[in-house]
Order: sequence, then structure tokens, then C-alpha cells
Amino acid sequence: MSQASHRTATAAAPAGMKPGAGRVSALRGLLPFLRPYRARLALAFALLCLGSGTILVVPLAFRDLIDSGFGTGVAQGRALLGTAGLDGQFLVLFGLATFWAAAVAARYYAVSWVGERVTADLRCAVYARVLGQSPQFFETLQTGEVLSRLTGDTTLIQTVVGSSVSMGLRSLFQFGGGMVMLAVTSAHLFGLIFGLMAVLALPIAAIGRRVRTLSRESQDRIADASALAGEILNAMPTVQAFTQEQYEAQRFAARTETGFRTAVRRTRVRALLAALIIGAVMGTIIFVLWIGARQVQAGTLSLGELGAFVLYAALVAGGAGTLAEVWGDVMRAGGATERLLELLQAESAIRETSAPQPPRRAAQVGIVFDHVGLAYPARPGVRVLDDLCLEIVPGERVALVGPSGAGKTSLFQLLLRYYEVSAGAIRIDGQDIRQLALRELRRGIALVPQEPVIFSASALENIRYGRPAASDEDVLAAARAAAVDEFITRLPEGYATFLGERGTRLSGGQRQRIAIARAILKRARLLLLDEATSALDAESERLVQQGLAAAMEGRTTLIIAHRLATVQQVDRIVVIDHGRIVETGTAADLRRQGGLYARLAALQLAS
Ligand SMILES: Nc1ncnc2c1ncn2[C@@H]1O[C@H](COP(=O)(O)OP(=O)(O)OP(=O)(O)O)[C@@H](O)[C@H]1O
Repeated sequence: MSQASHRTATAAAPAGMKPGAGRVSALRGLLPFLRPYRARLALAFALLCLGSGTILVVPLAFRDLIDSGFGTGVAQGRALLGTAGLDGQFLVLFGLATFWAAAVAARYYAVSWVGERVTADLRCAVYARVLGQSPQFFETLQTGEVLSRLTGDTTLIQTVVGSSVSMGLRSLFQFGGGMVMLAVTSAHLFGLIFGLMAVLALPIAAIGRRVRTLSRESQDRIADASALAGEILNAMPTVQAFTQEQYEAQRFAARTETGFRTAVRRTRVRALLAALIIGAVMGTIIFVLWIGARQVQAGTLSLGELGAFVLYAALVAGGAGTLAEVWGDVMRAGGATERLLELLQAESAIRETSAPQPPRRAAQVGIVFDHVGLAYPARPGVRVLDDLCLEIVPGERVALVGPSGAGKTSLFQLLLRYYEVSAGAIRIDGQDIRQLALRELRRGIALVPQEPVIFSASALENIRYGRPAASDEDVLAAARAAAVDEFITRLPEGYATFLGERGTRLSGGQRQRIAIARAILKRARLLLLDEATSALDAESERLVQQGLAAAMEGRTTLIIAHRLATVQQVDRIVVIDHGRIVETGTAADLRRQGGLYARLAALQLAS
């Protein structure tokens, strides 16, 4: 049975994934990734303090500039620019601006670097973790979902770590420092501004929350449309064969339209929010300016102080605006981190033993299935294998035959420990496979699966996947044995020919031969062939059988086959039905017995 056919379309947390904690607090999970770069972060923070400090000094310089009558007199008492003339004062301002620009650039570089680095580290960590999961994990989690987490979610985190957080901190400094300076400059006006802001903050916060909900909705709708497109693009030949292009285009259009409507709703509320914020900020500033101007008229406030006050007010307003925006990003990144941490903390359903035994490397493998039972985790109530006992002696070639769905492939799945037995045990060379390290177990097995996988690489690289350290001669020998030679030499660039994504540029039978060559090259002691030659014509099959016979020589081999003609040469045939062994023996024995095998054989001969 193919794994793909068991994948369900649910996005629910797959087996082994822990549910995440609260959203923003999930960001704490990023700490281990940030820790190695704390020196750079400290530097960025120092640069942030410097930059923010500089920008807070600028309005003071303006105050002095105005109060000194633009260099014609000297401001009384607390002059920042001292007794410098007009040119000198502007020189100081230029100096401040240059210093600020340099501090901002250096901080931007340092923070973005950390953002990119952390994202790359996170991607690799999540990917490595996902690669270690058992097939059960992929039954529930769609590949597209993992990909979107690896790209979309990490990019969101990159935005936050690489820019939003520094923007937020800068704005926080600007906001806090600006507030203090406002109070210092004019306590009266500060009181006014503070009161007005407090009144206006509530409705703005409420609308902001609504924008956030709508943003999330709009992201979800976009993801829906992409998920649909992803699935359909992978199934184009079927879509076209059933002439469903128009239907699929309409389905996509309908989802995109929903996304558009959600986006428009969000934009409408956002526009209202923008109007409200600008109105509130400008209204407050103008109102305060009006009161301040009256104070200047009355002589209780200097013109420079009023100027500085307005600049600080603008800084505070800008800081508050950025903070609100950054908070939205931080919330989204919280969600993204949560989803990534779920993947990062996922435990494989197959547990490695803490103290693996070293494998006994006998020249040939003996296998014992000892009262093996299996119920797949997705269907715990259904016994796919039931109390199955089978002993395979070293070097034996055994064929597993039986109706579709009888449980033949499931035996292979258990041998490779993709799934755990529900009852009994499997022993290889007398060792329970649960006592072996997974790597060691699988290193000793070469598999030709029912649906061979071809990677988007050359033919040579595809075969070499069986044993990456193999020499070119070994790869070519394996290719010849599997009759790959026969068709590869006819391809334009021979073994260097690129085979296309998922081997789309090969026929089914050619793909099978590549998979067989790969397994032969692995030179494992146990060979598992799952319908390895089902897609071959009689002539190619004869060629491949010769190669396989060479590969089986001296190796324990298990062969699943539907076409009984292909298993006449094996040592023993085991007939499986409904998860149980119903007959065993040589082909001739079984035909004589007149049981299930004889019936299957008669049907095949008749057809
Ligand atoms: N991952 C899974 N989760 C739940 N049930 C599964 C899973 N894989 C296989 N099954 C079920 O287990 C039963 C045996 O499947 P298996 O693939 O072993 O059959 P098979 O004998 O190899 O069939 P075929 O000859 O058609 O490949 C089937 O009924 C199938 O639906």
C-alpha cells in the first residue's frame, strides 16, 4: 500500500506533536536559537541605546537654536549648543544626524544578521527533526503543511527577530524617552497630551484588535487557495484527462475571491484605523500647539520650548504607531513559533532503545516473525496482521503472495520498523529488532518499494543513492544488472541525463529498474522486493529477473508479487490472506494442495 494513499487532508496536529502554549509566550521557544548570538544582540542593543539617545537630543538642539534667535543671541541657562554661532550650531546638528545615521545602519545590520541566522538555524533544525519522524507522522500532516511552516512561518519569525523587535525597542525608547522629555519641557502641556491620549487609546486599541483578527482570517484564506493549487498542480495529468481544468480554475477563483473579500474587509477597517490615528495624533498636536502658543503669548513658555515640545510629541506619536504595528507582527510570529515548535518537539512514534545491541553480522540473515500482530495506529481496531508466525532461514528466498490488502506490504513496514508490532516480536539473527539502532537495522536492508521514488537528479546519482560512497564502476555494474543500461544509453546524455522531478521523464518500468539498481548497489544482507517488476513488459522482466537473481544470490530475500509466474524460482511461497498465513510450500506443492494459491494460479493462467 502506498503511504500517499493514507494521507488525509486534515491539518490537525499529527501524532507525537505537543499542543503549544499561549501565543506570544511561545516566542520564548526561540531563546535557544538566539543564545549563540548574544554578543551580537548586546552590540545591537548598545547601538540602539546610542541611536535613540541621539534622536532625543535633537529637539533640545532645536530649542536652543530657536531661543538663541538662530545664532544671534545665546539661550539662557541650560544651552545645549553653548555659545556657538549659527554655523557652529548647525555643524553640531549635522554631527548629531550623521552619528544617528551611522548608529541606525550598524544596528540594522547587526539585528538583520541575527534574524537571518536564526531563521536559517531554525529551518534546518525543524527539517532535520521532520526527517526523523516515522511514516505515521506523515499520515496526518500534509507535506504542503510542513513546507509552509518551513518557509512561511520561519519568514515571519525572521521579520520579527530581524527587524520588528529592533523597531519595537527603538519605538519603545522613543516613546518612553519622548514622554519623559515632554514632561521635563512642559509639565502642563504634557498633562494635556497624556489625558487626550488616554481617552483616544481605547477606541484605537479596539479597532486594532479587529484588524488583527481580520488579518489572520485573510492569511488563512490565502493558505486555503495555495493548498488547493498545490494539490491540483501535482495532479495535472488526471485533471486534464477528466477535462476538469475549467472546474478547477473556478474552484481556485472562488477561494481567491473569498480571500479578496476578507482582505477588503480588513483594509476597510484598517483605513478607518489610519484615519482615526492620524486624526487623533494631529488633533492632539494642533490642540497642544494652540494651548502652547497662548502660553508663549503670555510669556510663560519660550518659543524654543514649544518647538522642542512639538518635536517630542511627534516622536512619541511615531513611537506609539510603530509599537502598535510591531505588536501585530509579534503576535503573528508568536503563532508561527508555536507551529514550528510543535514540529521541533515532535516525538517519533518509533522509539529508539537507549542501549542498542550491536547487530550480529552473520553472513546471511535469518528472520523470525514470532506471533506478530499489527493494528495501524490510524485504525487501532483493525488487525491487519494477526498472530503471524514465520521463520525464514539464512539465504532463503521467500515469496509472499495473496490478495490485495492481505497484509504483505505491512510485513515489510514492520521489518523496516516504520511501524511497531502490536503483538509478538520480529527477530533478525536472533535479535529483537527493537533492540537494534534504527540506522543499523535499516542499513542491513535494501528495499525496492511498490512505487519507486526518483529524485530530480541524473540517472547516475539516482542509482548511487543506494550507496553514496560507491565508485562509478560499481554504480554501472548495478545498472547493468538491473537492465538500466538498456534504456539509459539511448537517452541523450546517458547516465548524466536529468530524470525530471519525481522521475516524470521515465516510464513506470524504467523507474522500477532504477530502483532495483539502487537496491542492488546497496549490497544489504536482506533484500525486500515489493512488486519490483510489476510495471515491466515480459522482455524487460526477463532481463531484470536475471539481474535480480544475481542480486539474490547468497542473500535472504523476501519478494511480494501478484504475478505468480515471477515467483516460480523461489525456495518457498507463503500465502497470506486477511493478515494470516494460510499456506506455505513450493509452487508445485501449493498447486497440488488446491487451496488459495491454486485458485489464484488458475485464474492467472486462464487470463
Ligand atoms: N498506514 C496505514 N494505516 C492504516 N491502515 C493501513 C495502513 N497501511 C495499510 N493499511 C491497511 O492494511 C491492510 C493491509 O495493507 P498492505 O499494504 O499490507 O496490503 P498488501 O497485501 O500489501 O496489498 P497490495 O497487494 O494491494 O499491496 C489494508 O487493508 C490497508 O488498508
